[in-house]
Amino acid sequence: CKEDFDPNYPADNIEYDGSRRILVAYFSQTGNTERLANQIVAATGADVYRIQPSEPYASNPYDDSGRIQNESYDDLRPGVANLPDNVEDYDVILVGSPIWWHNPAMVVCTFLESYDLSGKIIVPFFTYGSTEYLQQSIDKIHEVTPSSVHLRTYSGGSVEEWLRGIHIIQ
Ligand SMILES: Cc1cc2nc3c(=O)[nH]c(=O)nc-3n(C[C@H](O)[C@H](O)[C@H](O)COP(=O)(O)O)c2cc1C
Repeated sequence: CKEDFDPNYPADNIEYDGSRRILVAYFSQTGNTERLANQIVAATGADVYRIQPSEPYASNPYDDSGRIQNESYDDLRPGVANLPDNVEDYDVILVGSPIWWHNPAMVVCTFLESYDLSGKIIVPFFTYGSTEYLQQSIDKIHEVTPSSVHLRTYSGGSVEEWLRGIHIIQ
């Protein structure tokens, strides 16, 4: 409906289409992003894929803070251990990440840049300590998927209401 219209995301006005194939692709180190991803899977019935870095992070990622800061600040692309070969079969990819040193985990960018996602609907979602770098993190996902259609990110509250608002579910 019109009240949902956000001028920053005109594509929010895409029609609902029940035939779209949906993938939830996420990276999570300490479980927060995974919990949000699972809520999105429950609401959409999407397939789910967890991005695994080739070189795992410390189970307490604060012990890897130097590496993570370097990857973010130097815009590096850490390897993905488990790149699926069917990502381009999906019409919608909801892509989740923690905010790590002011950006998405860079391994998420590696994942996205491994495919031709032109024309795909890409919906970023994040978990974070503060919203200060949320817009920058959204912008980073848009930057690495320049030919995709981008819908509004999750910003708290009901996951189902958000997904209805961007017409991914009815
Ligand atoms: C090394 C490191 C850097 C972080 N940097 C940020 C940041 O820049 N901004 C922020 O809001 N939260 C930051 N956080 C907090 C995480 O985004 C937050 O804990 C997130 O929910 C973790 O997701 P996960 O449990 O899925 O791994 C950082 C956490 C770690 C470990």
